[in-house]
Amino acid sequence: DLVSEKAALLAFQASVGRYVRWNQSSPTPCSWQGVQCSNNTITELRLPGSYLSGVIPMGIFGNLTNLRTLSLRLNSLSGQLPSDLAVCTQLRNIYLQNNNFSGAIPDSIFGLNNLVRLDLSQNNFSGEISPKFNNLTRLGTLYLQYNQLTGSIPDLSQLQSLDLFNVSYNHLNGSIPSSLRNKNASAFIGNSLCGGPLLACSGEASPPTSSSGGSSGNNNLSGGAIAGIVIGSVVGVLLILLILFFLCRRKSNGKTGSVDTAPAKQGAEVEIQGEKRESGSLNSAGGGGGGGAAAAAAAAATTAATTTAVAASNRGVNSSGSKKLIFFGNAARVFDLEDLLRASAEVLGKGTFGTAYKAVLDMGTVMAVKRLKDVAISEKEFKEKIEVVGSMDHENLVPLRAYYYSKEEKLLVYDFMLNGSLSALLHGNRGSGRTPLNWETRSGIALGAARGIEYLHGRGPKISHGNIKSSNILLTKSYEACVSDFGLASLVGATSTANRVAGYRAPEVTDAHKVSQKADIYSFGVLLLELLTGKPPTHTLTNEDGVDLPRWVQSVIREEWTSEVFDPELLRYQNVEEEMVQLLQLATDCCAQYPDKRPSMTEVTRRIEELRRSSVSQGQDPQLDMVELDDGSSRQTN
Ligand SMILES: Nc1ncnc2c1ncn2[C@@H]1O[C@H](COP(=O)(O)OP(=O)(O)OP(=O)(O)O)[C@@H](O)[C@H]1O
Repeated sequence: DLVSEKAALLAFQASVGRYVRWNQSSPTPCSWQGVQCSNNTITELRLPGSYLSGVIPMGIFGNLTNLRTLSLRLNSLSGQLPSDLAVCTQLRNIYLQNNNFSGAIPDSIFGLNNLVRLDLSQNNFSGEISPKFNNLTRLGTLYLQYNQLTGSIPDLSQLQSLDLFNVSYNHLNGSIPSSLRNKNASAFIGNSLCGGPLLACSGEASPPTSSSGGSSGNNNLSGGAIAGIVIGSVVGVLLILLILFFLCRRKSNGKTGSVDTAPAKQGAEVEIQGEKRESGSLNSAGGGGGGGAAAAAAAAATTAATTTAVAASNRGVNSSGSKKLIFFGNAARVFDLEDLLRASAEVLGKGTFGTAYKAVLDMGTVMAVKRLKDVAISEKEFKEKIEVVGSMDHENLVPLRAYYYSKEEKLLVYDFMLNGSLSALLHGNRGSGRTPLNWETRSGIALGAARGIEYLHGRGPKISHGNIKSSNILLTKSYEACVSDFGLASLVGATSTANRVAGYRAPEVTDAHKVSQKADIYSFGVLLLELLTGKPPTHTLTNEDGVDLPRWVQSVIREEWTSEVFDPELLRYQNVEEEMVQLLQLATDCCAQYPDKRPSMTEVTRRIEELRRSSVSQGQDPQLDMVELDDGSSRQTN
């Protein structure tokens, strides 16, 4: 009944939903955000991207027995899925993608025989894919990609309605069962699988030749026949080899090389050798010297929004004589340089360190690729430094997945952040119908960015970012802030770093090449002011003399016009003014003229956490409401 359902939701809020605004005193939970009722019972719980974190305890789902849709995607939920999910037998849709759930996919799922859509992708589920999935006979969507699943894929022939299926980027092996062989290769890549849309398994004839040609009768051949076949085959192979040998000799006297894709090496490294590509999409063939990729990329840069290929110099053969895209971390998440070169690309912008592109790979994966300019250090030094950058792993840092190094071309491959930069979010399209950024979102971004920088600073007393600004704070699908461009300052020459935007630079930084943690904190203070005022620090503001943002804020505060400082968009939320003033105080502390007076990043994070906690406990600032569509995607309303 509704009373026990309400109690279950409150227990859920207490354990994993610190930022969920449910008013305990309202008589019914049916009006709560994300909760839907039908016939006086809860049928839907949808809290996508709601900052849920931690482990869901037992006893919650056990009381939500009439749930038909459960969507907790895009959160930070962890631990095992509680087994009392088994009682929610009415469930049609489960969307738990983009969390940190771990452990085996629990057996409790396999009793939910009304399930139509199950999305567990982008978690840390491990163990094998159970053949018990066959119990879910109504299943139309099964998404398990980007987990840690092992073993082989069971035959899922009972799933007659299965339409959307994906198990890519796990640790699966073996042969793709016949019931799934009609799916696309993209459903299976990033594993060690074979058969079906992938390469044939060893020992298995490839599909066209395997057609049931042999007679089912007596297969025994006489010794003479066998000897004849063996001798015939050997002679045939020798003949083919001889022809190939002569062909090769003729070719090597000529000019073209053949396409030769070397097999993957050491798990994560993919090598590509040779000069030529089969795809016509790479328009880099012409032009002497410095590389088609550079030419193509430059063309892309000049034709701004046009789509072209991201191209690395195909003449840029590195010292080991081959081309490598070198991956960090999880070796399974591999695409190769060839895929990257074939990708369609769009220029995102030109920055201090080079040009950034959005690259859409054939398999649909989207990555951000940065072409570095002015790399002023040796290959050895570059590799050492980039390894350090690649080893940084925090939820508030934009992950660097791979890099490519050749003499002419240095590429960095990052996850693509769907919601772009904070700079674009704050300053783009104002007044023309964009959704205003509310307090909850802004303070959440401040906290995420602070945590990312705190992590960097915690890696060593000498490690700093060196280029904190709003275009380097990128936002995920759920508006989580991730810091980008960390570690790049040490790779490029002083001329590049000197071009940095002055608005964020601490007063003591006269040599833009010299970075420090205290200077980062100053820049972060400017970033907080930007969030609070809505004004870009490079802007000449309201004043004609081009005073910088910290000084402008100081002067307004001195005149006791504090509320004039805030972005008018924020003034709609009067009940959080106290917290806004606290954040303003923190921002001005960070912008202290003397480095020693500035707080540490750990203190900054603590103070933002505290002030957010108090605004959340008042439970007043309305969060962006997410309207979830049936396919599990969402759009925002305000
Ligand atoms: N991983 C990414 N995902 C999505 N967009 C990105 C990504 N990396 C960069 N961008 C976008 O590309 C644009 C250019 O980025 P880039 O980092 O090259 O320059 P910048 O941030 O403007 O300057 P700087 O190089 O000084 O940091 C940015 O405005 C950002 O919005």
